[in-house]
Amino acid sequence: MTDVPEGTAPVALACEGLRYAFGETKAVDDLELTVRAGEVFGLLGPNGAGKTTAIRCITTLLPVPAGMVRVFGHDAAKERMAVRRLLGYVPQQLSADAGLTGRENVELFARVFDVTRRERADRVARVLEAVDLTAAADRLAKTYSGGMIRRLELAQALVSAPRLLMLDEPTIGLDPIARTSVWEHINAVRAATGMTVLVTTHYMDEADQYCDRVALMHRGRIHALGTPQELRSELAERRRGEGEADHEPTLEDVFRDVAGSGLDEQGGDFRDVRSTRRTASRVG
Ligand SMILES: Nc1ncnc2c1ncn2[C@@H]1O[C@H](COP(=O)(O)OP(=O)(O)OP(=O)(O)O)[C@@H](O)[C@H]1O
Repeated sequence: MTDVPEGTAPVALACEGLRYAFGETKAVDDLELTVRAGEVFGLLGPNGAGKTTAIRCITTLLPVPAGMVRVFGHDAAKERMAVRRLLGYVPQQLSADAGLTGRENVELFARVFDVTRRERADRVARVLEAVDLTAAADRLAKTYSGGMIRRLELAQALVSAPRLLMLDEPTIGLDPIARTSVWEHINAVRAATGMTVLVTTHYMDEADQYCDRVALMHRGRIHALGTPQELRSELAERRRGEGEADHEPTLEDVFRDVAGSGLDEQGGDFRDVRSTRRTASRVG
């Protein structure tokens, strides 16, 4: 968790009135979001809420058809290369090549991101060290466990020294020990570099434990925003007002309160399920 005082840190990411539609489907619908420099920010929401689409707009992989996205003041629609240089992105889908060693995978990203030849070997070695893969660096990635692959992908994203790291479900399909390990490495790098982290996850316990603030997204919009503690306290207070103070609400209760009882039926389609299963099976 960061100690950045509220309101004093510069803005790392601002989305104003961001919209993105796939035909009739409004995937992102008037999204308003501000992430402060140095914080770990969790974007939560049910399947199909629009999280990945928003991330793709922010990373410039999708255009910004309406509204505004700024990364450290740079406009994602007009200054795409400047924005890309500030970002590290670990997508849901596999981004490591099974037929290359861990080191070769990271070197490839270093070349793509124009890390100079002089700096490259040192930078690659440092990020491999930061994710605890030095001993395994010269083994083929196909011999790695699911948790090691995720850490390798983290190293790939870190090699360009991003100021904003975007992680789309970084711990999906991992066992609890591997999940904790991925988070510990994210936090250690964050503490050492001061980078900002935007993460999506379906694991409410992780969001509660590791995110400074979270936004609950539903049907393309933000419906609740605050520290996990604030969101839990607000729901507890409301429940007490309604005479339902049976237990202290968890972040999952807040999530259900926002997304409603139809959580499992609404949002998400074949594409969502396929992508989740594919990701889970390759890391499981
Ligand atoms: N390429 C696409 N073509 C058509 N519809 C899409 C496409 N990508 C996303 N959608 C739709 O846009 C909506 C938002 O999807 P998105 O993947 O952004 O949600 P998400 O919150 O990331 O979900 P998940 O948690 O399952 O990853 C969904 O209704 C989805 O079906």
